[in-house]
Amino acid sequence: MSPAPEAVVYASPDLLAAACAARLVTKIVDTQAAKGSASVVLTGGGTGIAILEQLRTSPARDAIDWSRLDLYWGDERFVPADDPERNEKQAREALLDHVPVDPARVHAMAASDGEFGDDPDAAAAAYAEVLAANAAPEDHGDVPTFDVMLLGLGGEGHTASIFPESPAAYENERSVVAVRNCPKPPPTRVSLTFRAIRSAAEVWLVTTGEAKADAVALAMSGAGEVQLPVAGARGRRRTLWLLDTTAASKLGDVPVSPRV
Ligand SMILES: O=C(O)[C@H](O)[C@@H](O)[C@H](O)[C@H](O)COP(=O)(O)O
Repeated sequence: MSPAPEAVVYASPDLLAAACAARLVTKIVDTQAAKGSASVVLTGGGTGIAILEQLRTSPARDAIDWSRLDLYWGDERFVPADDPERNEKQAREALLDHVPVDPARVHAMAASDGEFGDDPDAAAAAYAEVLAANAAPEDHGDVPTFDVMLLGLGGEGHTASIFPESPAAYENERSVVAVRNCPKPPPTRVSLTFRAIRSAAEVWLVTTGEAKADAVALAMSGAGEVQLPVAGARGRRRTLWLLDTTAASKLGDVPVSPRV
């Protein structure tokens, strides 16, 4: 059983993004020092991209050996590669095109105009094969033990592209699935499943805004993962909620950083 979730609350969305970028630098540098490389799963959404933008402008970014970093996505909108809605495109504009990553270690999910055409099931199956190909014997399975997985959440409790009561919320076998008719546009996506999410050593749930406060409070109070998928996003060693004061406003007495 993974340890109980922790929460750190920041005084504003901008401070959360900057502090999370700093936290990510330290985590990656320490992991690379310990085992030679690191792996991070990126998330779409405004908070996830804001963190990447802060990382781009941080002088500390040069402490990372970008050539020894594997990057994955927790989900992707199944649209053409140059569609502004693509999580990969947004991540490249925010950070990846500005740092010397190894292209072979940037593992993007297929676009709808890519090698699998408009078949999201084929795209999902192919990404599952990418995960399996990058899993090491010590991972004990077909998904790497990601060092850090960033995940956002929606006001109704979705995370990645696992939405409440959706087929993906009931998926126990596959590591990656196609998702259709999403309440959050675009409607067709590719997403890691709970099994893949829970292979991460650390899951960092990053969110801001009053609209997320109920989902945060419900998830922290033991809601079920089918009704509230973000409740199922747990790391093997750590589950860390990184929130601004509004998203944490229904959590009761949680210290705010800095103490305001
Ligand atoms: O591709 C996506 O849409 C995301 O992966 C999704 O899970 C997102 O992280 C949340 O919807 C939060 O998005 P915001 O941070 O913009 O509220």
